[in-house]
Amino acid sequence: MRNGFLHDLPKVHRSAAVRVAEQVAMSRVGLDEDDLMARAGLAAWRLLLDRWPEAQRIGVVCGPGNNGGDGYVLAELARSSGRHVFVLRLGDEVKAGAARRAAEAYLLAGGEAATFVVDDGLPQVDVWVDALFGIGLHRALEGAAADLVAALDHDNAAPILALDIPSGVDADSGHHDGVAVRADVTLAFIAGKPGLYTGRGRVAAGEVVIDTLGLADHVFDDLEPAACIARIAALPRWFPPRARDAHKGRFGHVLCIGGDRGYGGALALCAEAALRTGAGLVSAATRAEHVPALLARRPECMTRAVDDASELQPLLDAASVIAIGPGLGDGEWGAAMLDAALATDLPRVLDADALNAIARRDARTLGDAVITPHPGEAARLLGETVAEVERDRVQAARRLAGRYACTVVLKGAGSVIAAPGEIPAIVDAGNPGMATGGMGDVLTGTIAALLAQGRPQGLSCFEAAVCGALLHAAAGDAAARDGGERGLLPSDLFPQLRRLANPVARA
Ligand SMILES: NC(=O)C1=CN([C@@H]2O[C@H](COP(=O)(O)OP(=O)(O)OC[C@H]3O[C@@H](n4cnc5c(N)ncnc54)[C@H](O)[C@@H]3O)[C@@H](O)[C@H]2O)[C@@H](O)CC1
Ligand SMILES: Nc1ncnc2c1ncn2[C@@H]1O[C@H](COP(=O)(O)OP(=O)(O)O)[C@@H](O)[C@H]1O
Ligand SMILES: [K+]
Repeated sequence: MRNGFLHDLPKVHRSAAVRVAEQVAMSRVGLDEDDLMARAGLAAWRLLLDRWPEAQRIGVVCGPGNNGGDGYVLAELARSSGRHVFVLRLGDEVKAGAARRAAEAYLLAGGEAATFVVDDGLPQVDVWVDALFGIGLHRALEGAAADLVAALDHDNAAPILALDIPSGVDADSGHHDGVAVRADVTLAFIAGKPGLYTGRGRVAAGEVVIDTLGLADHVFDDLEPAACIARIAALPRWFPPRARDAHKGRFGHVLCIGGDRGYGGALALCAEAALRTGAGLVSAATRAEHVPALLARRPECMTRAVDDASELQPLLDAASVIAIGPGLGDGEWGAAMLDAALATDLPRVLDADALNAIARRDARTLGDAVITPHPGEAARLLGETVAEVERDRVQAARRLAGRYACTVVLKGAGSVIAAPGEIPAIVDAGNPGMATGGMGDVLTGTIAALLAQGRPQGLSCFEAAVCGALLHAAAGDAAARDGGERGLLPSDLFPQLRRLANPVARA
């Protein structure tokens, strides 16, 4: 796997890799299970003190495995510091080994614990610690565990700190079937897990904090990461200042194709995004009736009426990158435009109706392409249900990348970018204010512009897709901070895209 200039993004690991890393640490450094559990419990207690310094009443829900063991360690630290601590456990016996020793130490020291009974409800506390299940959970919660999680959801106003992973969430995929702890903060041990960053797991985890428990990076040396995480901190590095002698010919020519009758706005958003993220030239090919509106809104965009594919050809000849799909429609006009675009060997970003057309045709050779499906489009492209796509978003993105031999941006909470031979990336930015029509059109134009500017220096489709998806999500966050999520418009992103795509000016 190669990740080009993205190589230094932080990595996350599946639970099996974390278990191998634990074994490597234990055999090489001479640590044992109790040492790691002690470190995990202490790290969690310190984080709790940092976030909720005033908390006097601390509730800890402890499961039967080592996640529960971490909870007992924290409970004892909190108890011996003078807090009022209350452990609620499930009926199951605590597993032998470090977890049982931690539970016994807490009880022997005089710690309070009770078995959860659904009719008794939950005691009033200032903070709950979720130590029910961690990476050992591989099936849906049921019985008392499910009742306890439901009670934490419905009968509790106190904040929740989850240990390692919110209980009920699958650490590798982020999937849960509706019964999972919804944490305010999750402290992940040893390494981040992909399920904390995408789909339902992202929502359940809240803020994610990672504590390596003192294990050095080399314990992961021989392990393939599940994904890397793209965060806003990376943006300044990816957008260095422009050379002082630059000219527009260096920054590519994006041709945006789409906007069948009734859908002109989608193409306008795509083209303006390409301009605001730095393309040297931007053209738009659309239906004749949209031309005046597009020109009035953005005279910088070279907007042409195109009725048939022969009129598109000179525009294709002049372009360096194609963005096709926004408002393309599902009629003959759109199909002819798509045929003409796919007949070139230009790098391309395919979205929306272009993807639906590809799904219908079962086309497999998309060339040097980025596709940007939302889960519904991804399901059509894979011939699967949306639920199957959402069950494991990283794997679904990988399946798409394999099937169409191109770069994929699977959109949604925690967008996933995958490409053949690359470690997938998950975007750790974005917000539900972005769930509004036209937001994807802005993403299409953004990625096309980055692809255009990277060449000929060599920004790959994968790199442009990761940078573009992060830039777009971060611009959405900045726009939401400035006025809220509800009512956020795709065009609100334009000033933010421009600001974030420019490095901080040096004094
Ligand atoms: N192994 C180690 O050295 C370390 C482990 N740590 C903690 O240990 C956790 C993993 O511990 P475990 O492997 O014991 O696994 P868990 O504590 O996550 O859960 C495993 C236990 O729960 C039961 N179980 C799983 N799914 C269930 C379900 N749906 N309903 C009811 N019971 C279910 C299993 O049979 C088993 O008894 C990590 O997430 C982390 O919190 C940390 O202490 C750091 C060090
Ligand atoms: N809950 C969310 N959290 C983060 N990003 C989101 C969320 N909902 C939507 N988005 C982002 O907003 C964009 C929506 O794109 P899309 O569904 O194609 O909309 P449209 O087709 O209307 O333009 C995507 O980039 C997606 O990742
Ligand atoms: K947990």
